[in-house]
Amino acid sequence: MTPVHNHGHGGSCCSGTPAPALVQLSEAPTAGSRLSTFRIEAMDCPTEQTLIQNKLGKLAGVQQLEFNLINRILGVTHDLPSTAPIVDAIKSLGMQADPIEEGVPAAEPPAKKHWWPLALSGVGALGAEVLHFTNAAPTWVIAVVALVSILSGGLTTYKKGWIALKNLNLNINALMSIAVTGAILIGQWPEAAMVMFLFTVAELIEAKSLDRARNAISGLMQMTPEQATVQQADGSWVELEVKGIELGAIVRVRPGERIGLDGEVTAGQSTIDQAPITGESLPIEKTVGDKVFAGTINQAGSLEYKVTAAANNSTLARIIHAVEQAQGARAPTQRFVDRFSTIYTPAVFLFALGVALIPPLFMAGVWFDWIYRALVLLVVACPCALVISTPVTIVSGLAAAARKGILIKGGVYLEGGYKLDYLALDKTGTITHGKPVQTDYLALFPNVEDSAPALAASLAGRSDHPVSLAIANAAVDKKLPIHVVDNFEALAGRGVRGDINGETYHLGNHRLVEDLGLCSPALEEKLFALEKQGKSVVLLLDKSGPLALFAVADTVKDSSREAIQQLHELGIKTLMLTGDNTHTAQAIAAQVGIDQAQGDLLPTDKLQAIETLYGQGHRVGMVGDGINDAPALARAEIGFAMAAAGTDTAIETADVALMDDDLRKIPAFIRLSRQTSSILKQNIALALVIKALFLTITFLGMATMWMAVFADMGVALLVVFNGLRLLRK
Ligand SMILES: Nc1ncnc2c1ncn2[C@@H]1O[C@H](COP(=O)(O)OP(=O)(O)OP(=O)(O)O)[C@@H](O)[C@H]1O
Ligand SMILES: [Cu+]
Repeated sequence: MTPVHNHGHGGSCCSGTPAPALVQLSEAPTAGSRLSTFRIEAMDCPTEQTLIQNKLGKLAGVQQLEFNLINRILGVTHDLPSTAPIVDAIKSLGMQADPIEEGVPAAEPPAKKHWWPLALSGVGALGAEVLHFTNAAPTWVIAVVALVSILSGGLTTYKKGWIALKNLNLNINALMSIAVTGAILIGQWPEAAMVMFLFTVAELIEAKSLDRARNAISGLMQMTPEQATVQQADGSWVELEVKGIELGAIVRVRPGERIGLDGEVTAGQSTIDQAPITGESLPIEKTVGDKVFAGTINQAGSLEYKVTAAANNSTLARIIHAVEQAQGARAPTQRFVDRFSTIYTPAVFLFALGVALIPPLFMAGVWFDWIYRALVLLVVACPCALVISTPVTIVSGLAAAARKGILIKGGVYLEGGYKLDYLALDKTGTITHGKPVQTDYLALFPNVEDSAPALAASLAGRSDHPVSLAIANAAVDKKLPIHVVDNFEALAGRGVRGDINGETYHLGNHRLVEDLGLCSPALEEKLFALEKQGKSVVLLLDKSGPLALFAVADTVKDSSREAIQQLHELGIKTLMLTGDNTHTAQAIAAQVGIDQAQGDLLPTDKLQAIETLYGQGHRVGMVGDGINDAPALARAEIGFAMAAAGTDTAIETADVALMDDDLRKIPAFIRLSRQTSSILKQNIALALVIKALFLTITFLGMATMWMAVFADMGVALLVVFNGLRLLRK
């Protein structure tokens, strides 16, 4: 799916709730089912979702609906021979459904609406109001002026309201239409016009604000250049459209140019500002073999790189896609609000009906007064502010995070992050750089002194575990010979095994030596001494026992220390979980100030550690990078993946993906989550309090209809702007 650019539109009051909720209808999908997707420009609001859901739900052969209101896309799972009945059904609701075919770019959005009907509506409403106050014209003139105003500004509202009513649906358009019509019927012409005009204006401002939140994400995509310079078969360089460039092509980047595609540097050297991906604008050195990302900015040097991903599959494209998906998922508060408003709106409607009928009928009330109050109630009844406040806040928060290089995979995590009180961290690559170097070598017998390093390096060379890499690299530096290894095997959490010249060797940690039953107190003494210095120790063994000992040391990232401190300031406890030995774990934990450390953990032990914390009533997040963390990451309430930009799976699988390896992004996430949740609460409280206040005033007969519209629109705009504040964080 390509990102969709949204343009101004006259959405309804409640436009923009991102709600892709998957709706399972009574029929279950069968083997012959297929999925058809449609773009429906007019569908951007839960109001329309309800309409469509009710209509298509009655259509035989339709099994499942998937709504993505943010992008105005509807997915229908069905077994109909053609999509015509679906298109027709949607048409009967006054909306147009355009089938989307894979790979075909979205149709141009409809031309912008003219502004003059709205202006005319405003002038008319004001004119009617003035004429009425000054008694300058007879009633019929005022009526005509008001009518012109209502028709030029509110025809769309009337149309939508009528369709909703026909489908027995009480949405804001229906409420507004009833209120305005009611006002006309009791002769309140100027007010009817003013109400319709103010409502239309409020809608417009709202729609524009929502577009801003939506576009914050798709705007990222515009950071990739349209063209790139590609090498041809004859060695010449040609400017080509980025979209058509194939995998493996060689692209040249000039100083100061933006990178067009993801790739791997094949020549040259430069520094790159990766802020569009990682949110970190400190330039990163790039040279042959390093990865470059579409959308990032090359600085002084020149580079050539080999394309590793098509334009629509670049890291940036996948980030944007992930954020759009996240915007589509309903956050918990939103579900609450949706449920609330399905009860609230009809309840207020019934209440209004009661207010209009009961006092005049049974308590000698004046018909005019009470109908008027009932109409004002209808205006107040609009749950828009409430419905709109949540999505706009979440969408803004997700966008703000993405710009910081924090990819949040759903509003749930953004909303829930503030609840975390414990963070479990993996050691290698998360707290440390994950690039250990060999620091010590000790032969346990004089006769293996010379042969052991080459044997160890031969085994290590077959593994990409950081500890193995360190040993292999040390051998490369010393130009040691490498042996052929047969029957190589990696032993998770322990080390590796393989045959060299017919002899079986093991290279691994203390646990491995224990498992093989080859340990001794004398050996442990040597091990512990090194481990207490924060080094990881592995041993080379043949079948008779340990031959030599290698220690490697990893360095702690400066940013980790700061991140831990920030987490503690936020009141979050930290716990290090590592497969490495306990002594090393504790030494490293002490260096960065982590509260607790547990070592010698297998992947299942890490999972168990998370369970234990849950058992104590904690809300636990986990951050890791390796596969050995996968079960624990999945079990944690929020699983954070590090350095996601370079790894393909992390973006897809983690709950929250940090685009680089800077742990400080986690406290940043927590802070953003806290702000989001407090804005959500502010907005709901604001909306409810003002509504309650207004209901009271109205009931007491002190409110006029356009005060009601002002209040309603005021709250709606207030909550929208409050939500948009997150974009600036
Ligand atoms: N392929 C390997 N080569 C060498 N040593 C290994 C290998 N696999 C595991 N080990 C040893 O086992 C220990 C635990 O490994 P494991 O992969 O479970 O955790 P880790 O990656 O070191 O630490 P963390 O859990 O913090 O990521 C390592 O510290 C290392 O001593
Ligand atoms: Cu031992």
